Amino acid sequence: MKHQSIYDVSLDANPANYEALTPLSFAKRTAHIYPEYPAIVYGDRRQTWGETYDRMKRAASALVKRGIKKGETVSIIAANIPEMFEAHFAVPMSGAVLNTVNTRLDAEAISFILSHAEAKVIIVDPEFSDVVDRAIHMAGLTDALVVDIIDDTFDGGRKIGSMTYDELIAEGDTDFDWSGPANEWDAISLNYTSGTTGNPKGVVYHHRGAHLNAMSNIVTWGMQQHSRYLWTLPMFHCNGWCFPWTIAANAGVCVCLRAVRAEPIFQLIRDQQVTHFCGAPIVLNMLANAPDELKDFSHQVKVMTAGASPPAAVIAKMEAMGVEVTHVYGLTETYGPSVVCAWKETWDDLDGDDKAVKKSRQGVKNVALDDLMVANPDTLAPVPSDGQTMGEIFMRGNVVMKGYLKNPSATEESFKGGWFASGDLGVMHPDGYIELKDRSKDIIISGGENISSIEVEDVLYRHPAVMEAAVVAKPDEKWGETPCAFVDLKPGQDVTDADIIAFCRDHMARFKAPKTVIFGPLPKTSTGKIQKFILRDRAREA
Ligand SMILES: Nc1ncnc2c1ncn2[C@@H]1O[C@H](COP(=O)(O)OP(=O)(O)OP(=O)(O)O)[C@@H](O)[C@H]1O
Repeated sequence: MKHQSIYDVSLDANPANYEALTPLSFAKRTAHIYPEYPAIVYGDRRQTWGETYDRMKRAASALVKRGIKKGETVSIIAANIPEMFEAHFAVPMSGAVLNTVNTRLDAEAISFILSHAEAKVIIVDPEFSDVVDRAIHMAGLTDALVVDIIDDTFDGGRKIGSMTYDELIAEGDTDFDWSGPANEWDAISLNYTSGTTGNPKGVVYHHRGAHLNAMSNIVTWGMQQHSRYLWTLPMFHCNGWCFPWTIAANAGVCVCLRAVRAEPIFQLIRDQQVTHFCGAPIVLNMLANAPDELKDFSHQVKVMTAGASPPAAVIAKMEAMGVEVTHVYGLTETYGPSVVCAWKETWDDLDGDDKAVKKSRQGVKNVALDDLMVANPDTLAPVPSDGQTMGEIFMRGNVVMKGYLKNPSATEESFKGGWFASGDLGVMHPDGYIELKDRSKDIIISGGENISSIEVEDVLYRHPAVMEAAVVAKPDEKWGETPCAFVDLKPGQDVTDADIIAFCRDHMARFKAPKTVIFGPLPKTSTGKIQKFILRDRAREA
């Protein structure tokens, strides 16, 4: 007979002690307690939490009235404007799944996403009206309800839908009694990967994971209540790393921003007393290299960075500017960052560069992730914690996606022996911190030795004339492969390939130094990542 614990008897979950986790409840709570507090700042527009929650409920109710059913997809293509934030609540409050579409894609890619996601409603920011109109026609989605956002601050665009977002809200009911998911495993959102390494895949998040990662962001960053968060990280990317829901839980302020440029960023940091923002290392690099007169603020600002390895030199420059960097790591498949370089006070006394080197390690699991390991991908045996032996990075826990939409083979392939396989290669340090060395496709094998492209890039970023750099493998008869560096110089700089190679040789093992250097701008993906597959082709031809 099955053993029954004394705790099993009559202690079942009931409505008094169990509620499916969802991040939607954060907006309800914050609006109830702080209705008069600011929720949104955008140009001259100001919205309190009371007004914002009212708009969310009305939009949700209007979607239901329009016949949207639980589990159907509502897509939105928008910059980081207030409606994009509201949609993160309004759409799942209606029971639908929110699909945020990358705004930098072309009509063909958007058409693929809208039809793969079977979008029933498409909400469009005027900046993207032309490309979305073409995509809708390509996809033949003539039955979808297309809703135009009106943004008076944006010059251009046109109406392509049958109603505006505000008209939709006007149809809705302010007393709409929305209910959370019956099951916390229900889908809340659908995010397509950017296809850096292949075709975009539709990553499905559940309410439970979104709730947990949103809360984890607060812990990871030690965010004080009512933080003032600047929207530099696209909300279309992994739902802005779950930050719309984090800001609601934090009763914070969304400082919205359409275009990510240094000037408005520094201006908003100063004028809106921004306390937190997120961005890929490429955004940090842009800010670090901006003219000094823009960097006119004196209060404490924190930035969270992920998406690619932040070169230690970029971290050091940001911190010298008075912006504290938190380095995190993750994938679309893990709700954005789920690993953090948790900081230790004992490292405070290191000098700036050594501190930055510590901070450029990816780190340890965040509070929402159950487990993290670096292991042999064939046997799943963890590698020794020696900071040397390379393995693949695996994660598991509640902040790993449900799977890829309508793609069972890719889903199965990514889940190995109870773990999610990241496709990233790294090492485990003796103190339990992981350090990413490369994507498995990017590692360079020269004369039988592994060379981490990230390590070489890190040295290149320390060269004072270098603005951006990327390193890929170049086929070589003698060595198999050699590192080939692509370098974009700062304006007005004049250095030769021999200078760059000599600099690298002085700062790292000689065999790791690039043998070839090619100057010029670097090709980037729609999420600002350097397209190494294009560089590999160029290296082969060079
Ligand atoms: N802190 C970090 N340091 C180094 N690399 C990082 C960091 N954070 C993220 N990455 C890289 O970004 C990848 C996740 O990116 P994302 O989920 O946005 O997909 P993608 O690369 O843009 O697209 P696709 O999965 O389609 O190739 C990780 O696997 C890792 O290679």
